Amino acid sequence: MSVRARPTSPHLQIYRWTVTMTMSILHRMTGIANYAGMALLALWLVAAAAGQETLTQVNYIYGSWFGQLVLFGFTWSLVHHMCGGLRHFVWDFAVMMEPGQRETMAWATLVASVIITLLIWTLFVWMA
Ligand code: HEM
Repeated sequence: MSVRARPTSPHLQIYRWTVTMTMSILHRMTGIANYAGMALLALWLVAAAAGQETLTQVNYIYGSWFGQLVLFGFTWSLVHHMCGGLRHFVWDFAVMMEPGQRETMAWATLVASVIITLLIWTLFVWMA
């Protein structure tokens, strides 16, 4: 019996990679990262409640270069996810969905998240 070649669906190697795809994936990834970041915040609050000695130890870890890197990433993750949330909020009004507009929104999310994160760290960490 001969086997006919069956039609295949387009997949990731066929689709042209777009910025909207990237933002969609990043939204889920930052959502997951936010869970981990919130655990760090909870740990810090527990340490503060436990007493000065525990808080000093946690502050030492969070204040190290690696801790600062993780906290900077967490800040960006939160901000990026929030910007993504606002993008979805705009879409709830059935606007900015046309080709071109979607890409503009995607780039705006990325650029705004970087600028807001740098602003937060400049004001509350580097200049504080
Ligand atoms: C620590 C805070 C947050 C956590 C842990 C979190 C976590 C998540 C996760 C894991 C997802 C992915 C769900 C999925 O793809 O199935 C998600 C989606 C979503 N989040 Fe958050 N999120 C947080 C804050 C926010 C904020 C502040 C906003 C709005 C400003 C927001 C708006 C959204 C929206 C609109 C979606 C759905 C996106 C879609 O339909 O594809 N989130 N969140």
